[in-house]
Amino acid sequence: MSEPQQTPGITTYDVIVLGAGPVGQNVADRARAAGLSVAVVERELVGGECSYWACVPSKALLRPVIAVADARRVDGAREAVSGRIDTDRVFARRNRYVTDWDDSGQALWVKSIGADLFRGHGRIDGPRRVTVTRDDGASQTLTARHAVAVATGSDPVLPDLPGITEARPWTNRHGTDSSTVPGRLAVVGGGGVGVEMATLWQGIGSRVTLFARRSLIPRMEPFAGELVAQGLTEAGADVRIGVRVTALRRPDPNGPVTLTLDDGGELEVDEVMFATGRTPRTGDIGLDTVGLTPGSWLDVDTTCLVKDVEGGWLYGLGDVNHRALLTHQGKYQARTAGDAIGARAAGRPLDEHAWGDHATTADQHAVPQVFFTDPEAASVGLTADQAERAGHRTKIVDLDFNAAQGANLHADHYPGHARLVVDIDRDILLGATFVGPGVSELLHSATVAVAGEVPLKRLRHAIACFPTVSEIWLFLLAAYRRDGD
Ligand SMILES: Cc1cc2nc3c(=O)[nH]c(=O)nc-3n(C[C@H](O)[C@H](O)[C@H](O)COP(=O)(O)OP(=O)(O)OC[C@H]3O[C@@H](n4cnc5c(N)ncnc54)[C@H](O)[C@@H]3O)c2cc1C
Ligand SMILES: NC(=O)c1ccc[n+]([C@@H]2O[C@H](COP(=O)([O-])OP(=O)(O)OC[C@H]3O[C@@H](n4cnc5c(N)ncnc54)[C@H](O)[C@@H]3O)[C@@H](O)[C@H]2O)c1
Repeated sequence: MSEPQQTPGITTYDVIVLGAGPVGQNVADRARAAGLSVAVVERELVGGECSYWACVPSKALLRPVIAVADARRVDGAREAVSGRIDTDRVFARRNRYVTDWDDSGQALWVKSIGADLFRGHGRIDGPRRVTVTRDDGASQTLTARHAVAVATGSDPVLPDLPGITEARPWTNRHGTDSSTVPGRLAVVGGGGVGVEMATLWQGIGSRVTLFARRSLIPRMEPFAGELVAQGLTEAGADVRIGVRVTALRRPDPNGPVTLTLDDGGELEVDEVMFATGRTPRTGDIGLDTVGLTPGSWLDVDTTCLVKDVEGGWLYGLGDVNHRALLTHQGKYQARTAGDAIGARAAGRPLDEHAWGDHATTADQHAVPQVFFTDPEAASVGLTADQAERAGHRTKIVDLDFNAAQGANLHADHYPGHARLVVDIDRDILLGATFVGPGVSELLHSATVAVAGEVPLKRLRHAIACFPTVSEIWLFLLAAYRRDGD
C-alpha cells in the first residue's frame, strides 16, 4: 500500500479526490483497493447532495406516499388506509435516513478505507496540485502523483426571472429538508425533480400546481409523462403543461408569493420550488489553471479522463461530466475510472474497448432510471425516437400491463404500460420503458437484457414467475413474435 509523503507545506498522495459525494467516495474506494494513497477533499457533508438533499431524503419522503397509494389500489386494503399521512412521522423517517444531516458515519467510512479526509474547499492550482481552504481561512497544498478526480456534483439552476430573488424559491434543498408542509406549493419544471417533488408534496398535504414548458419527464417515452401527469391529476395536483412563469412577487417576506403566468393569469402560493435543471459545480475549482473554462461541464473519454488536459491526470466523474446525472451511473464511472487509475499507475494495459473493464460503455447504451412517482416510470436504453435517430431499424412493442394476471393481482385494474424497442437486424433489445406501480423493481431485468445484448430469441427462455408483474415480459415477447410473423 502506498503512503502519503510529507515535504514542508505539501503532502503528496497518489490520488486526490475533489468532492465526497457517492461518486467521490467510490473512486476513492477503488483507488485504495488498487493500493494507492488517497486524499478526499469535502467542503460540506461527506455523502454529498445524494445523501442529504437528493436521492436519499426524497425517496425516504416519497415511500410513505407510494405505500399508501399502493394499498389504495387493492380492494380490502383500501378500507384500512382511510386516514391522513402522519407528516411528523414522515419527516422523522427522512431525518433518520439522512442521519440528521450529520456526516460523521460517512467520514468514518472514508477513514476505514484508509483514505485521508480534508475538510474545506478544494481548488486545482495547476497540474496535479490542489489547495484546500478551510472555513477558518487556513489552507493546505496537496499534490497528486497519478490523478486528481473531480466529483464535485451539480447545483440547481434558477431562471433569470423578475422577482426570483425576493421570492426566495425552494430548490431540491428545501424540497427535501423542509419539515413544514406549505398549504399551496408551485413546482416549476417537469423533469425528474419536478415530478417527484410534486408527487411528494401533493401526497403529504400541499395543494401542488406543477408548471412544465412541454411534456413531463421528456427524456422518457411520451406515454411515461402522460401517465405520470394523469397520476398527479388524480392525486389532486394541478398540472399545467405549456404554461410559463414569467415573474414572481413576494412583497412581504413572510407572506405568499404571486406568480405571473404567460397565459395572462396569476397564481398565489405559499412557496414556489424551481426544478429547472442543473449546472456543474466547477465554477470555483481552479479549472482556468489547467486551461479549462470555469463553470463548464467536463468533457471526458470512456475512462473518464478529461479531454484537452495534457499528461492524463485529470478525471471528471458523476454529475460534472454531464453524461447521466444519476448516482448509480456516477458510481459506475467511479468504479471504472478508479480501476483505470490503478492500472495506469501500475503501468498495466487498459481494456478500453466497448464493454471492457475500463470503459463506461453503459453510459451510452444502457442507462437505467426510475422516477418514483405514482405510477412509477422506469426506463433503460433508447426510446423509440432515439433509436430511429441513431439509425437503427426497429420494431416497437407496446402493451398495457393488465395483459398480465400477475399485474392485476398486484393492483386491481393495474394502471400501466410497457414498451420495448427492438433492433430487428440484431434481434436485441435497445430500450425498454415500464410505467406502473412497483415497476422500479422490474427495470433491472430489462437492464440486463440491454447491457447483455441478449437475443430476443433467447429471452423467450427467461421465464417470469406466475403470477408476478414481470409476466409482462411473456406478453411483450409474444407480441413481438406474433406481429413479426
Ligand atoms: C431531488 C433529487 C433527487 C434525485 N434522486 C435521484 C435518485 O433517486 N437516483 C439517482 O440515481 N439520482 C438521483 N438524483 C441525482 C443525484 O443526486 C446525482 O446524480 C448525484 O448526487 C451525483 O453525485 P456526485 O457525487 O457527482 O455529486 P454530489 O452528490 O453533488 O456530491 C458532490 C460533493 O462534492 C462536494 N464539493 C463540491 N465542490 C467542492 C469543492 N470545490 N471542494 C470540496 N468539495 C466540493 C459537495 O459538497 C458534495 O458533497 C437526484 C437529484 C436530485 C436533485
Ligand atoms: N429518481 C431519479 O433518478 C431522479 C430524480 C430526480 C432527479 N434526477 C436527475 O437529476 C437531474 C436533475 O433533475 P431536474 O429535474 O432538476 O433537471 P432536468 O434537466 O431533468 O429537468 C428540468 C426541466 O425543467 C425545464 N425547465 C427549464 N427551465 C424552465 C423554466 N424556466 N420554466 C419551466 N421549465 C423549465 C426543462 O425543460 C426540463 O424539462 C436529472 O438528470 C435527473 O434525471 C433523477
